[in-house]
Amino acid sequence: MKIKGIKLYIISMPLKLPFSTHLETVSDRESIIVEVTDVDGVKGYGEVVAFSSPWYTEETVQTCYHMIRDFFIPLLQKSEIHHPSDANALFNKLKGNHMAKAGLETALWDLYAKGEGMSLSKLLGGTVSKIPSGVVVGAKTLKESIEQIEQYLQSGYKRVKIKIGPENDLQIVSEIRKRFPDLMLMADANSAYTLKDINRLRALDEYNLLMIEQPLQHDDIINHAKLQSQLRTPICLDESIVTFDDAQNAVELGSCRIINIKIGRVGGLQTAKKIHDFCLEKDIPVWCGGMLEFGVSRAHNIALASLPNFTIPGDISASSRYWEEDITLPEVEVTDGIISVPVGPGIGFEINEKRLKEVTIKEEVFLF
Ligand SMILES: O=C(O)CCC(=O)c1ccccc1C(=O)O
Ligand SMILES: [Mg+2]
Repeated sequence: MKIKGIKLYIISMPLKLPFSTHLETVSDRESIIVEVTDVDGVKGYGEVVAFSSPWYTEETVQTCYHMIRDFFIPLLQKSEIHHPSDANALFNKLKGNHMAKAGLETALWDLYAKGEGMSLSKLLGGTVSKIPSGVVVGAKTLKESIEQIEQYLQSGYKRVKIKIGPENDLQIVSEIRKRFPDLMLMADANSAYTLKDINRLRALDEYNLLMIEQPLQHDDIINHAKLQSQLRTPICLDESIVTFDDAQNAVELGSCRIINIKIGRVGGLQTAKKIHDFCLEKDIPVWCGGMLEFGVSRAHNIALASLPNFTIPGDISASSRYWEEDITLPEVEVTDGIISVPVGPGIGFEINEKRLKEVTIKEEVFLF
């Protein structure tokens, strides 16, 4: 791959509605858009999904900017890569910093696919042309949650995820179940519980949840296995699965029956695909998680979610779920709860240059 230059854009946009978990409320979203240009003038795009502060993982927009600018771009400048899968080994000479690595690595995948005149979905081995879409409710009160669920169901979303914690779990889950008895419903705890809460969590077994996501500590695998053995509801791990080895260990120990794959959390598409392939072999369904992201990351998620073991609707909602106007053309659209996988080259979405310019607060160019 003959890279001519890389441009980084830090962008900032308000969310339509604030998004709350028990850890943090996000109202404004900053991200880094990575644009890699090759000697033929082809441009590949990636997005860094870290938040402004380290509440979900330890990375931030600023740590990612530093890592990409001062380490990963210089590594790429010094090395020759022939395929985007070489980037993973190259970047892994340096520890951690998965979201920074993924921002750059995903741009290389887009660039390579475009160079081959192939969709990213096809390049990754995607097998479906339509994917069912789920939505996450991040409202602060039960009343708002119910109103939002009603709206989302009307617009066709196939699956709803709510955020829970020990202070409100049984109340919200039972109320929502009463109103929506057949809803494909799941709950994400973002580590709000400990093993001491086992009875509370067992009580949730009554509500036919599709899964409980990340009930225990963000880096735990052992206690989740103890908990899963006591629960009928499948546990899904999100924060705990940061590497391929984590996925292998969790499956081997029985710490979960489902895995949420986020490209940024695991350090890029290469590892995301490797975890997918392993889970397919082990009969562990996977789905694609979300990071309140812009269209570029949504597009990468769509390509990934077209792989065969993404059998559960993920957190890939429409651009309009979060943004007045997204940075891609077209925006990501959900029709009757379904997203069409683009067939055009690469991610299959163009950049809305005017919108990108409007929301850019800093940009920097690196020539090769
Ligand atoms: O709609 C989305 O983008 C996903 C929302 C979501 O649940 C989430 C958002 C930010 C950080 C972590 C999570 C999560 O899956 O835990
Ligand atoms: Mg989660």
